[in-house]
Amino acid sequence: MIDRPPVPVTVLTGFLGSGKSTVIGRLLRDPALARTAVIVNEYGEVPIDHALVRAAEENLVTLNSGCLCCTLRGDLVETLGDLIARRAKAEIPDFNRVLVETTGLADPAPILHTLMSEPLLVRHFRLDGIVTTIDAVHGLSQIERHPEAVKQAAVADRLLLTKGDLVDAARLAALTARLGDLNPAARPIRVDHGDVAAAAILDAGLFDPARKTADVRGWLREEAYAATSADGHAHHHDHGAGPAHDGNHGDAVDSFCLFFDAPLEWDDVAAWLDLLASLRGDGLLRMKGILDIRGEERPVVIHGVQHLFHPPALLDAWPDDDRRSRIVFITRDLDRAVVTQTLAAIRGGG
Ligand SMILES: Nc1nc2c(ncn2[C@@H]2O[C@H](COP(=O)(O)OP(=O)(O)OP(=O)(O)O)[C@@H](O)[C@H]2O)c(=O)[nH]1
Repeated sequence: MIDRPPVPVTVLTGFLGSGKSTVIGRLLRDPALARTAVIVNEYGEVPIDHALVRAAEENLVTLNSGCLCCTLRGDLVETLGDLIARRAKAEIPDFNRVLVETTGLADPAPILHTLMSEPLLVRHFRLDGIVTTIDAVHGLSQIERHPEAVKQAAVADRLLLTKGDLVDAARLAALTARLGDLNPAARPIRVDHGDVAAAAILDAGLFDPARKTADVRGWLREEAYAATSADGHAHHHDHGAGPAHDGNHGDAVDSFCLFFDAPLEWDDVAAWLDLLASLRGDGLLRMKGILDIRGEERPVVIHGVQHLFHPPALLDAWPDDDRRSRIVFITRDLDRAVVTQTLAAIRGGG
């Protein structure tokens, strides 16, 4: 069998009732998703919409055994493996994309881990992006009360603000500001009644298949984060360094970008990430970076979710003249000082 390029997987998450199915129903009518396999996770009594089933035809897979995050990681591996096998035997229509809808209560991290680490999945699939629906009516209170809602928002590449038709502008602005604290780089997109263009949420990952290049700027969006120079040099990005960027969000979610002017030693970076992941992995909600590694002409890309890091990848070229290493972090109960001091200790041989 000739190996085909890995199939991009979009994970759609969002709190209970925040509009995931409505978004999927709309997306499946978009020609850009004509060859998409959809995996929905039926939790409890939530029925699958008939229009949805018709649109997705045989490529709709329903996982019945409960919450995708806690019970179905094995099933997800099996289901995706099965899709590949059935595609190879032409038992199902060919597909070039997968959309996985999680349950509203799911912590997305275990699903992302499964996608990033299961050998079978890594061979055939690549995580394209994480899209999170946020309910304009209940979003703020869900974020206050439910750690899962915070995580869903924090790990997202794209945030979809649903039900904006039901709230006034002030409330929408308050929610948007809150989301900006939790996840500065994700672009909140207002989506009423599921009305979102596929292009707005697909290809949210680093690699842009259309241009066959890496869209580092669109992926990292470092300018959205509070800048911290990890080399001890000042960086004068004006982020209005108010409380929103100081890590005092009440929920201890912080986001920041570390810059390194000088090339880094790969062994230091590897030891640092290893240590952070093993000691403080719970607090590393999301991390992405582009690194200038000593002895390596090309940039090295890293990214991780909690305890797990994607294997580092080499890009063909730097996106521009800026050769500084840049790493963005979204953390919870993990102070940026701890992150930088851990590296300093490793670099100092401590
Ligand atoms: N007014 C309004 N209602 C919406 C919007 N989006 C979704 N809804 C309604 O909100 C309810 C929940 O939407 P779903 O799409 O089922 O939400 P879900 O996230 O899939 O729900 P669970 O699977 O139960 O977590 C439905 O009654 C939708 O019709 C919107 O933008 N505006």
